Amino acid sequence: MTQKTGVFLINLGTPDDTSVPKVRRYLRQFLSDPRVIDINPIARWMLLNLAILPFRPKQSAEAYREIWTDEGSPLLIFSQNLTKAVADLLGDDYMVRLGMRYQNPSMEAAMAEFRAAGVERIIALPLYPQYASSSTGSCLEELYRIAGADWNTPSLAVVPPFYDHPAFLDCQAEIARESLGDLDQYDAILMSYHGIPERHITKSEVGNAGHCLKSDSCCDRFVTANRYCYRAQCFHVSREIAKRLNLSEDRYYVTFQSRLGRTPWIRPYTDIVLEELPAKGVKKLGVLIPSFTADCLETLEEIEMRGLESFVEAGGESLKMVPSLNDHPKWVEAVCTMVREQGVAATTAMTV
Ligand SMILES: C=CC1=C(C)c2cc3[nH]c(cc4nc(cc5[nH]c(cc1n2)c(C)c5CCC(=O)O)C(CCC(=O)O)=C4C)c(C)c3C=C
Ligand SMILES: [Fe+2]
Ligand SMILES: [Fe+2]
Repeated sequence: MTQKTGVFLINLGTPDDTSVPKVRRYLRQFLSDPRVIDINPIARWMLLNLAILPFRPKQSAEAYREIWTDEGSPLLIFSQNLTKAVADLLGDDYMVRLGMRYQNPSMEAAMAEFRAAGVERIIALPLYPQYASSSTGSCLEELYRIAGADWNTPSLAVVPPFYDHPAFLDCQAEIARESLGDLDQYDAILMSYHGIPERHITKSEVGNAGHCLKSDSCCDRFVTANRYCYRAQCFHVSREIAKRLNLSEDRYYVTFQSRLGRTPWIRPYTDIVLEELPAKGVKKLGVLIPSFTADCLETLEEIEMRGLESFVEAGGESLKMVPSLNDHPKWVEAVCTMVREQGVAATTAMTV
């Protein structure tokens, strides 16, 4: 009997519903992760229980209600649709499952299904283009923990962050072209990425070379020290998308959104730039968000609703947001390509 290969798509996760208790449960699990709030455990417990959880769940639940659909959270629905489409395209040799790092469907449940089906080789694909310890790192830590606890430990192959994979970059550019139409009708294009604290960038530096965030140009090209640098990977994606869209450097901006707390996060900040652009003559803006593979709270509410509002208040006229990759057929194909490549690499590694 031929064994199926497991394909494990992993995403961040979302609350089960928009009630304050469910949003609180989600935020508690998410923000208790030491890779997300990387301070000493006692300080994290105090921050979470005294400053964040008494207030934020109510505010976040209201935001979630703005984007929730009849079927549920957009992040979950798009991730489930992608999983189904990838399963259809890969065919019977593969068993494809979705697992969320926080809440449901949990990574544990998906791994239990692989176990029950006797799947002994799993290709995991964290659905984040760029590496951050708080996203990819956290998913992989959880994956290795679950797999390592099995009596019959499965073989794992991992698709690495795909910020430089042509299938991902071509797909981003094509969806942008489809959605924005003629780029000449925009005064500028903004590429906004989820931010992370600056400290996370310096902690990711390879070999303590004193490179990261030490100069304005530290993220402009790759050297050994910044191989894991989330910000450098975001700039790389932006340059590659711009190349594919024939956008010159003076026609696009790269910014970072969704910051939390008072410590410095990587700059420039999306909300500040959105308020500054109209004064620079940018009235019609196209926006891409290439750190998310599925639309979610941070694209639909933070950018398409609140971002538009503050841009217009500052004198802007229109903001057109490009949808995330979601379950676009080109993205489904790209995911299958990356999975197949990793499968071949893993098989070769096992036979040498
Ligand atoms: C690109 C991937 C992501 C990274 C890196 C990331 C880091 C990060 N996030 C927070 C805090 C919050 N993020 C929240 C929502 C959220 N974050 C991502 C992705 C990344 N986060 C997604 C896809 C979503 C949306 C989830 C959805 O249900 O739609 C939230 C929750 C919402 C809110 O209350 O604002 C928080 C909080 C930190 C602190 C962090 C890195 C340190
Ligand atoms: Fe986040
Ligand atoms: Fe960097």
